[in-house]
Amino acid sequence: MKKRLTSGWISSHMHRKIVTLFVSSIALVLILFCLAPLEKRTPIKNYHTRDNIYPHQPNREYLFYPANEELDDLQGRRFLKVKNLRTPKDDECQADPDGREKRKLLPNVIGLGAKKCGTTALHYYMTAHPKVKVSPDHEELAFFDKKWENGIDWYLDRLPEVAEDEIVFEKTPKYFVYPPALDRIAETVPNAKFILVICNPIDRAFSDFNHKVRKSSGFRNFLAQNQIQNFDDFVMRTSTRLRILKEKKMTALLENDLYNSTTNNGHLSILTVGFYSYYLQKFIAKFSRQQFLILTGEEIRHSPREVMDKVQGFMDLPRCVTGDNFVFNSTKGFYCVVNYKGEEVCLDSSKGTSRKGEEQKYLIETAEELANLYGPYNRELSKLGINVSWPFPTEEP
Ligand SMILES: Nc1ncnc2c1ncn2[C@@H]1O[C@H](COP(=O)(O)OS(=O)(=O)O)[C@@H](OP(=O)(O)O)[C@H]1O
Repeated sequence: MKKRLTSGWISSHMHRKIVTLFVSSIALVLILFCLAPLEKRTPIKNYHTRDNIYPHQPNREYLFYPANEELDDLQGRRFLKVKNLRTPKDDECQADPDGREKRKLLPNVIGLGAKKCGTTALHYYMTAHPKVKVSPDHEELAFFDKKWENGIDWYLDRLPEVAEDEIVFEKTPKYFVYPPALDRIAETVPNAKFILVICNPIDRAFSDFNHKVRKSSGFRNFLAQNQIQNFDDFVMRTSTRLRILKEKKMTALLENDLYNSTTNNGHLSILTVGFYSYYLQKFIAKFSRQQFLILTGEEIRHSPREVMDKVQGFMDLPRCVTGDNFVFNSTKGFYCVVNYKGEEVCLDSSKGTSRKGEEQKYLIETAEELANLYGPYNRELSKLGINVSWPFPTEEP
């Protein structure tokens, strides 16, 4: 009897506990459900087409109506005619007046790359314009590549607040070559505009090689283990391997194996980033041609005024940055830029290392090998309507 009473008491006590637990969990779920809308969540799809319409929203009506063939010009040559540029009104080129309403916005202009082609110089030239705003310290935010999992609010937190006539610009050179970045950008900011800088792929590879030697102990170990002394050795070991790859294998390499730590192929990107037409074709297929401005590293280095005319025209901004903003620094061997606050900004000593001076820094055989590697990709570039001045064989082999 006692036993039965006890067990009866235990089970009714347990029963009450279970019911209480059940009811409180339901209540908790309901409370969380009611509170959920209070938490601020930024929608990730089609960001610029929802509440974030922007005066400089790309693809709005053009201020000047270019002829159709001009619209097709990926290199922005139409903006070299001053009549196609916007003359600034009154104080449009002054520093931003205080007290204006500002808000966070995802970039409406994205710098895609390519790495080591002068993307940082362009970034500084652009911020000489009072209407172009970037992340603090000009940081590459890498959101669409390695920081994607952090979420869109993480990205917004690191971007500047802007007034209604200002542009948000962010550049991360890996966006151009890291396969998932393209779909992520298309999903998030399908109406963004893109600025791509390409440069002689041989010089680019040389610059990238030296950069990796300076910055990466892993790369230095790789060179030591493989008894690779310099860029010439590196090219002779790797370029011929790449040149014999059939299309399927090359695609597997560019889409997966470069990023797969088990294949240990990461160093090949020193050469493959220069396959510009491969990457550009994928971007152009996802967006419209009018969303792109393609500049060359050579014009960034030698003709900054023309570059900024193209950039300001492309972004439909008043022409605040002119030739007067650029000062050639003969010690550095590069242009420095005077921004709208009157400060002269030169890039630090990590930039302007391999291209300083005109002397050849690698063997002629190395240049020939790389000309063969890049020849087919350069021919594709010209089929896309992009003219460059790099000396490459033009005939099919
Ligand atoms: N105005 C000015 N000042 C300094 N450097 C200039 C400038 N214009 C172009 N360059 C060239 O830019 C090269 C670096 O390219 P990136 O900025 O794209 O490199 S990075 O991808 O951000 O690391 C850098 O390459 P290296 O010469 O190999 O250092 C420069 O040659």
